[in-house]
Amino acid sequence: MALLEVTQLSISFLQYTKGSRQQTVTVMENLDLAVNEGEIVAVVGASGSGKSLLAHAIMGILPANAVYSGSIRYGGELLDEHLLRQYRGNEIALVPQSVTYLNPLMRVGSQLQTKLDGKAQASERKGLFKRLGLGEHVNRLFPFQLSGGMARKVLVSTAAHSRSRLIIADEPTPGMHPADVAEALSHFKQLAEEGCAVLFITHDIEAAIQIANRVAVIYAGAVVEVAPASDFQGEGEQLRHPYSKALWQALPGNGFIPIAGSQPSKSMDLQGCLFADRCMSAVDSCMSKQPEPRQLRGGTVRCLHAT
Ligand SMILES: Nc1ncnc2c1ncn2[C@@H]1O[C@H](COP(=O)(O)OP(=O)(O)OP(=O)(O)O)[C@@H](O)[C@H]1O
Ligand code: NI
Repeated sequence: MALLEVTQLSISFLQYTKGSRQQTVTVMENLDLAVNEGEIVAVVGASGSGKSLLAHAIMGILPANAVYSGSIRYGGELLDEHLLRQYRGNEIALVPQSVTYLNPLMRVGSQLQTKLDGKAQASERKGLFKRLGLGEHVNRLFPFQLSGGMARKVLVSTAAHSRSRLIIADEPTPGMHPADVAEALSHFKQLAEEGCAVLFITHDIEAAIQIANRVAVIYAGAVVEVAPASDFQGEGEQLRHPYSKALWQALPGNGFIPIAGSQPSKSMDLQGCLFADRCMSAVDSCMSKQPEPRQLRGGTVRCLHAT
């Protein structure tokens, strides 16, 4: 059994249009994803594809106008509000995408929570700060005194320090120096080796495949493929979904071939495959129904034609 199991997750937003008329915009539909203990699953996809919403749904911090359905299980138990209150910040930690999640009124040191006692906590924090290239004085600073890169390192330390079994890292490294990025990534790797389950959300496929066991490719609010990280190689011939292949081939080192068109908005109410209008192999049957996820060569794919 996976430590984290997200099944058929759909998220919609209630929005007011003209006057007091309400409309519902669905931004995620029937998303499935699982993360095992000791495993890093990377979630990659374009901006607006729903990566942060997935993280926020798991943490139970979706915006007030969001409605969701589906189930999120942790260790087999339904992760409801009651369980989340118990687990959030200790058993389950989030490295948020925005540094504004740091409490502006608290010194950095006081924001690093841990189950350890004072002395052990201080020595672990010192080790972490050193590893990530943060000076000791940072402990006494307030968030407004940090640069963007420093604030991110503090957020990474917070999660690493929390002794969580599940760590959700939402774009944890932008703004960091390349050497510090490598250090932060290796730290996540180490946490997984110690048995943590890590959900690593990123735009950066190259970073993802460096540390992840499996990579989930998300497109317009749906996981279109889950592949072993080792399938991202060569010209992407091992990959299953046309979008994963296109993402891979769009990288500067792999041909730099842009993907024509843009990610659809769910408000367009598409019936068929979400990628169909950008897909070179799309045929009529792709337009009528969104393909269900199916197992293929040790991964999963949502494409009728994938082989
Ligand atoms: N409060 C909200 N009300 C309405 N729509 C929202 C709200 N929050 C997010 N969305 C929409 O949900 C979609 C997914 O957003 P999300 O932040 O999860 O994307 P993302 O994949 O994390 O993008 P990025 O890579 O830029 O961080 C977007 O189309 C966004 O406009
Ligand atoms: Ni995001």
